Amino acid sequence: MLGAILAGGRSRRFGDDKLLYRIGGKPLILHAVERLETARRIDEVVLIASKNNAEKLRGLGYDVLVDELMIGPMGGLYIALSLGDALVVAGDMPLIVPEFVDYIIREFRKNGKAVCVPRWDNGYLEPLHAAYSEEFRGFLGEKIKSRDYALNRAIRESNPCYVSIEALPEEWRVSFFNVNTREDLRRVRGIRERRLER
Ligand SMILES: Nc1nc2c(ncn2[C@@H]2O[C@H](COP(=O)(O)OP(=O)(O)OP(=O)(O)O)[C@@H](O)[C@H]2O)c(=O)[nH]1
Ligand SMILES: [Mg+2]
Repeated sequence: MLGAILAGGRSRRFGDDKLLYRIGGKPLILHAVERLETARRIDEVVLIASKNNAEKLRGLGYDVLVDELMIGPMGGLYIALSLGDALVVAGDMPLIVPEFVDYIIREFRKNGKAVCVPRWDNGYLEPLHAAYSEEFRGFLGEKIKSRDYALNRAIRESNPCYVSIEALPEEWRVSFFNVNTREDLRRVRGIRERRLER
């Protein structure tokens, strides 16, 4: 399955393009790329950039598509699905757990739904850590036309398969951790250092 990494955000909370900030000598987004590639069911990775950062991201050596919509994650997803079914994650997720990714893809294949998305017991969804079918793209196209950019609502309306997060290994939850602020970046550096010390 294709792994698509959304990388066209504005990094407003961070200040400037967070995806190129280094953790352990490596740009934040490369942590997401390399972890996603480690999943057995992912056979290639593509980055969904904005016009602003496409050239820099191409310099990392991966395929890049440009999202010109700039309407948020729904637009990035819409572009990604032009390549076919995709497991979609955010570029600011440096702790992705490959086994979890494989689990979601397995559930997606098994259930044959348009979307397979992790859900917390309180109903909260993790749409940037989910599997989507090419067919879902048509539905997104209608949503975009009517300027309804709420991805969670679109997913709920699509009769998705839900992956219950609390029923899965607790160690997998770090997979959702995403860097939004400079404080988050310091936190990941800390987590990595503690792991390396062990
Ligand atoms: N292609 C694409 N990616 C997006 C878009 N909006 C957000 N993303 C990506 O989706 C991921 C999660 O988004 P956020 O955590 O909100 O990141 P952000 O939008 O850069 O940051 P904030 O401006 O602080 O919200 C990040 O990897 C973003 O790069 C978009 O319009 N297009
Ligand atoms: Mg984020």
